[in-house]
Amino acid sequence: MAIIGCGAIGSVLIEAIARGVVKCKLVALMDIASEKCSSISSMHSLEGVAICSDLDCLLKASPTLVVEAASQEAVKMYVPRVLEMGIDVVVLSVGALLDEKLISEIRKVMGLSKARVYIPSGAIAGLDAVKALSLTGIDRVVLKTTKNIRSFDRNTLRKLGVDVENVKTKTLIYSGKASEAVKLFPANINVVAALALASGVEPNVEIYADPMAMHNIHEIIVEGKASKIFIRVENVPHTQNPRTSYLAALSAATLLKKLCEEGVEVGT
Ligand SMILES: NC(=O)C1=CN([C@@H]2O[C@H](COP(=O)(O)OP(=O)(O)OC[C@H]3O[C@@H](n4cnc5c(N)ncnc54)[C@H](OP(=O)(O)O)[C@@H]3O)[C@@H](O)[C@H]2O)C=CC1
Ligand SMILES: O=C([O-])CC(=O)C(=O)O
Repeated sequence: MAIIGCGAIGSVLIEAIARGVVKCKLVALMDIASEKCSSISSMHSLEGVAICSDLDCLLKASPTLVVEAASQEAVKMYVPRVLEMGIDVVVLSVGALLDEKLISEIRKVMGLSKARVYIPSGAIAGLDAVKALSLTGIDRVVLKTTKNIRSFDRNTLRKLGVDVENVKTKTLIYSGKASEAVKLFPANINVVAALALASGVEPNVEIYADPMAMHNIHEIIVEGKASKIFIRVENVPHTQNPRTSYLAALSAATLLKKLCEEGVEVGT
């Protein structure tokens, strides 16, 4: 397998593979700044792993699975081409898949190459139940996300009219539809795209900035014919990138275990 993005999530995956916690064979690492990959690679004494700054280099290493842990831009730039080669992809920057043009291109390519896209639950829980509920129809999906104000891009906050210096308590900074939210906050709210794809319904999103918040909190309400589901996760932020929850990296590592290892599968 190969990983695009040697940041917070990529580092956790590389360490899990290096320690044998995840038994995937790593053949290539890629990042805009490839030195990030080489330093993690030497930290874990990885041998025979190609260090790349472009997709041609990564593909030359012949991975059978590619993990995108970089950005929504990276999904647009690389994922269709990787799938076209018949290589399966794990996507973390799921927000990109709410773009109608991109998702139809990806579906078309997948139809031809038979390669698959895998989306981990990431920083949320309960997608198994949401998927099950979607079989009988879901009426409403809501996601309320709270993060420390430092986790949000200051320019975006200013554009939304948030008086950044004077936010002293938990404040609603955005309310709207998932497809707009993932564009405005590409590094904060990918989870809503996973929720949208699992439910088949476009969620309503509320985003709160809280200067006192110590956790990344996601509260989800899903109302369907068979159940009303309430989910709340309070995630410890990743030390390397506090916008990202540590759980998101653990979820990706768990998906890799399922894809690379044999065993009993629990959960749907
Ligand atoms: N699905 C989910 O539940 C979650 C998804 N995410 C998303 O997962 C992705 C990875 O998260 P995280 O590891 O925290 O992010 P980081 O910013 O810590 O790491 C991403 C790395 O990928 C690099 N990168 C970005 N774009 C490209 C590109 N086009 N080509 C090559 N390298 C690129 C970045 O470089 P540079 O720093 O120079 O931009 C950075 O080194 C993000 O999009 C994040 O929003 C995060 C948390 C939860
Ligand atoms: O990690 C999180 O809590 C959520 C996140 O950044 C995302 O979905 O992009």
